[in-house]
Amino acid sequence: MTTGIQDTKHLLAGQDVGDYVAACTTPPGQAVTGLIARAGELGDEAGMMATAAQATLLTMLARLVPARLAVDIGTFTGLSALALAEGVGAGGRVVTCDVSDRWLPLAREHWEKAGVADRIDFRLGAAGRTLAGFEPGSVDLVFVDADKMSYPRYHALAVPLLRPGGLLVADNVLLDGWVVDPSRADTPAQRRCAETLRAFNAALAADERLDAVMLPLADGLTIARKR
Ligand SMILES: C[S@@+](CC[C@H](N)C(=O)[O-])C[C@H]1O[C@@H](n2cnc3c(N)ncnc32)[C@H](O)[C@@H]1O
Repeated sequence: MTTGIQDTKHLLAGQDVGDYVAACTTPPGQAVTGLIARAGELGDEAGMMATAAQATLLTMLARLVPARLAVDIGTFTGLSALALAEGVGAGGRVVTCDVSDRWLPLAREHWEKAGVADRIDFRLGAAGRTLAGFEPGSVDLVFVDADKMSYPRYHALAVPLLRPGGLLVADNVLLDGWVVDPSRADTPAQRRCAETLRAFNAALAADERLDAVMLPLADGLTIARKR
């Protein structure tokens, strides 16, 4: 959404700035850095993982809300679930879901090492089914980091579940910058993803139930607070 107010600050992009941002962010604890190192050995697939700075931010957001129940959409190797579990603290709960349990043993190993495995409830299956299992207003934080084409659906399903003051946090909202001009995407599938995320970003910014801020952190992260 454009407000007509010009933003006069420049966005500094590039790997050197990204590295500097990471260097000036409190590193996550040993459990998270250990998982990042192990999952980093997976090769190309490791690129799906959240970054260390995002993990620090997720833990901080869960503490600030404060969240007792967080829902993590897209488990992969369990990094976001681990960061959220550290944030919800003892007695808190993270429900995390994925259509694959291929990386679950790796995730569990690190959840256990961190002493938070008993706070994390993994559900195998599509996120829509997991989201449908919560009462309206019962969830403190939803982190969306799964199939990009479903982001509009996750928006529709997640907002009613959040209590006032709860957060909807969405990753990859810049999609390599292609959201600015989806026609620049390399493939038709990526173009459709970029168009979908562009529509999702606009819908979040225009959603009167939310206050949303998009941060150019990693591949773009939006934090939206329910009014
Ligand atoms: C980007 S990765 C998640 C990264 C993870 N949040 C982290 O912090 O490292 C996306 C994950 O979403 C999962 N996924 C894809 N479609 C899904 C769906 N419909 N429901 C739930 N998970 C899905 C994929 O299997 C993949 O593991």
